[in-house]
Amino acid sequence: MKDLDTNVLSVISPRPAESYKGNYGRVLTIGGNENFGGAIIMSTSAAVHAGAGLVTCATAPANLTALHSTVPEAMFVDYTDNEAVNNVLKSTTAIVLGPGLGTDETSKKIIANVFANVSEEQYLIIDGSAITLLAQEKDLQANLPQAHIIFTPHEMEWQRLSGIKIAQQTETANRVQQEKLGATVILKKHHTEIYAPNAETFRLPLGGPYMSTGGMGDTLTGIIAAFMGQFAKTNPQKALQAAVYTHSAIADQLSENAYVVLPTDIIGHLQKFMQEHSHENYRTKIGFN
Ligand SMILES: NC(=O)C1=CN([C@@H]2O[C@H](COP(=O)(O)OP(=O)(O)OC[C@H]3O[C@@H](n4cnc5c(N)ncnc54)[C@H](OP(=O)(O)O)[C@@H]3O)[C@@H](O)[C@H]2O)[C@@H](O)CC1
Ligand SMILES: Nc1ncnc2c1ncn2[C@@H]1O[C@H](COP(=O)(O)OP(=O)(O)O)[C@@H](O)[C@H]1O
Ligand SMILES: [Mg+2]
Repeated sequence: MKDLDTNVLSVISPRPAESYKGNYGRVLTIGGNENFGGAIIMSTSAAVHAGAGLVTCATAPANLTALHSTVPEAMFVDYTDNEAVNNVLKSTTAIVLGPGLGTDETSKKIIANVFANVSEEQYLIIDGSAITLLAQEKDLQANLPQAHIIFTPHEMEWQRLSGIKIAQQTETANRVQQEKLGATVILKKHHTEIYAPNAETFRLPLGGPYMSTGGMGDTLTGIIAAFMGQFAKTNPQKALQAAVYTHSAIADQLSENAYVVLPTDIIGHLQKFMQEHSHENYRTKIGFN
């Protein structure tokens, strides 16, 4: 297992002047039932603040006002309206499926619709309730779609999906189950681990208990989607690693002056962090550092 280092942030590059929102990724976030609206709003807001060009949130209509008052940059569709969801899905670069989605029949139908309509070149980030539901629904799990799938389980979600008890989640055991899934697995924990197909395992040497607040993983999903939408064209592995690294690097910085770092604090610092790194990367590129 190899530690990620700050070099992964080199994917955060200055933007070409001749460009528009369509060049920076279209993200669709799907989740947030009547009780867990905050989860999908944090994911959506993180995607917007991490630079995704166009973001749409498919959620329960009850969350519309909260969504728009938190992040008016995002568009809305009713997550039970398959036709509306599929219309957005068609032109989407990265999809987040699951934060706050819940595990009832409605959630199951939403997942089945996404699986039937996602395409091979799209990134599909599966998180939270969608992981728990997949673990229960073997038929859905056995029919994972052709897409770049990235699972983002915490240890209990990984136990449900992989069958490996938390105490037995070793690199070797995790790798076997990740290969069976044929997808990337980001196992979130203290020192998160990244299992990607045909790649060595990476470990995140950052982050700490000041991150242990509900919504922290939901926020990570939006950052991943935005990074895949912007930086994956040249190096998808590195874009993903950079998203995971950025999330905890901001938390570490903020923890110098805060007992707990909230998910929304991280969202609020994404723009500054990314600008600093894009400047630094530009200076390195022109030989100024
Ligand atoms: N503001 C919102 O709308 C929010 C909405 N959210 C949404 O809620 C949905 C459910 O997600 P969830 O993670 O809250 O619950 P679940 O999947 O049942 O897992 C908890 C169980 O696993 C256990 N456990 C063991 N190890 C663990 C570990 N390392 N990390 C975490 N848990 C661990 C744990 O053990 P215990 O705490 O009981 O000791 C407990 O038994 C999901 O869609 C999510 O997006 C949340 O993001 C919060 C903010
Ligand atoms: N003690 C810790 N050390 C490092 N990272 C942590 C710690 N506690 C939580 N985190 C991070 O916070 C996030 C929690 O994700 P998750 O449990 O899915 O949260 P939620 O579903 O509430 O949004 C993960 O990225 C995890 O790595
Ligand atoms: Mg979670």
